[in-house]
Amino acid sequence: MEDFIKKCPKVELHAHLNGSLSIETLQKLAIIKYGKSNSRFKELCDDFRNFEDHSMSECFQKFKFAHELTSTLECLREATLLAIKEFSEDNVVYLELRTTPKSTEEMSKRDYLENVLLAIKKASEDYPNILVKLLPSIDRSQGLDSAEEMFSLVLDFLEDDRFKDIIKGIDLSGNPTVGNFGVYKNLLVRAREASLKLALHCGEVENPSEITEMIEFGMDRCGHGTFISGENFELLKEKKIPVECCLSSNVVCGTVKNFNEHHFKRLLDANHPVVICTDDLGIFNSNLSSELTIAFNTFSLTIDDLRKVITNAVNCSFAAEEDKSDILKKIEAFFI
Ligand SMILES: CNc1ncnc2c1ncn2[C@@H]1O[C@H](COP(=O)(O)O)[C@@H](O)[C@H]1O
Ligand SMILES: [Zn+2]
Repeated sequence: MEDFIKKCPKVELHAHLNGSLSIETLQKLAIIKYGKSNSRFKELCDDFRNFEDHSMSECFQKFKFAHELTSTLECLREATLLAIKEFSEDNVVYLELRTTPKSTEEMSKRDYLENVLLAIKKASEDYPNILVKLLPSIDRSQGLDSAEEMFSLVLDFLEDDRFKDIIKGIDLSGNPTVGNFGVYKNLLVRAREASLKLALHCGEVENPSEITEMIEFGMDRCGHGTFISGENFELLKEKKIPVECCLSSNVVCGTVKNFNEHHFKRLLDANHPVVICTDDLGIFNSNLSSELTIAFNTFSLTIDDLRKVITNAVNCSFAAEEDKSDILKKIEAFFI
């Protein structure tokens, strides 16, 4: 089955750029940045792979490693290209990447966003089998000023003919135990008015009042949705908000005890639009094929279920209608 899933054309809707850098990619970046790799790098890799207390904070510590290696423009462009290459090698035919623009000694946030967009354009030539879109992220732990700065860059790039078709929406992410949603509402309203879609991390940790506030506000897709229950779950269903489930991410971060208890099955059984995503394949040492294989095996899915989950992903993607129908054709042809 693993082989069948690997060959299947797939759609990835929830992938953070810096979390999607495999160990091999990080190693290549380390060589570009520091010259030859050394034994310290191996230690860092071992550290990176080991999870001791399965907590959200441990997971967030690990991003620092990737961020250090994407702090130059050359490394950032290369990281973006390599991430896309690896998704393409896994037969992902449509990818929505998300990332929070950062400023470093070598670049401004504008440089960051522009260079990620340039790398996505380059990837369309180097890896023509995968169509890539970008959802710039608000990091909820960084506060409103930082989000406003990012949003004004996004508005500028939406006016730029080179990039306007690449940016499809806004992601709200970042450590869910820090910051609060309400602060970003007004900005998100303006994003909607600019025709951007909203993919919001919601209910990754237990916070019922924030979950209610977010679902009432509305979103085009919900990231994780782990702790959405009771009336909030009913409201989610009523509003038919698709949920992006990230199995390994939730189990490794300790928000779901084990794969068997993952809410993915509850959503699938409720016939709710649900998709499987990787979140941070570098951090969780997985890829989309392995996440789908975990879902298939854990929940004894049928081929029809698999087809449904992958088709759901196309339908709730932020792709243009004609791109959606091209992708659906590829998937249909595979399942015949
Ligand atoms: C594990 N669950 C998660 N929950 C919330 N936010 C997450 C996340 N995983 C990743 N991110 C967000 O994505 C950033 C890394 O990619 P970029 O530097 O933006 O490319 C993290 O710093 C965090 O803000
Ligand atoms: Zn995420």
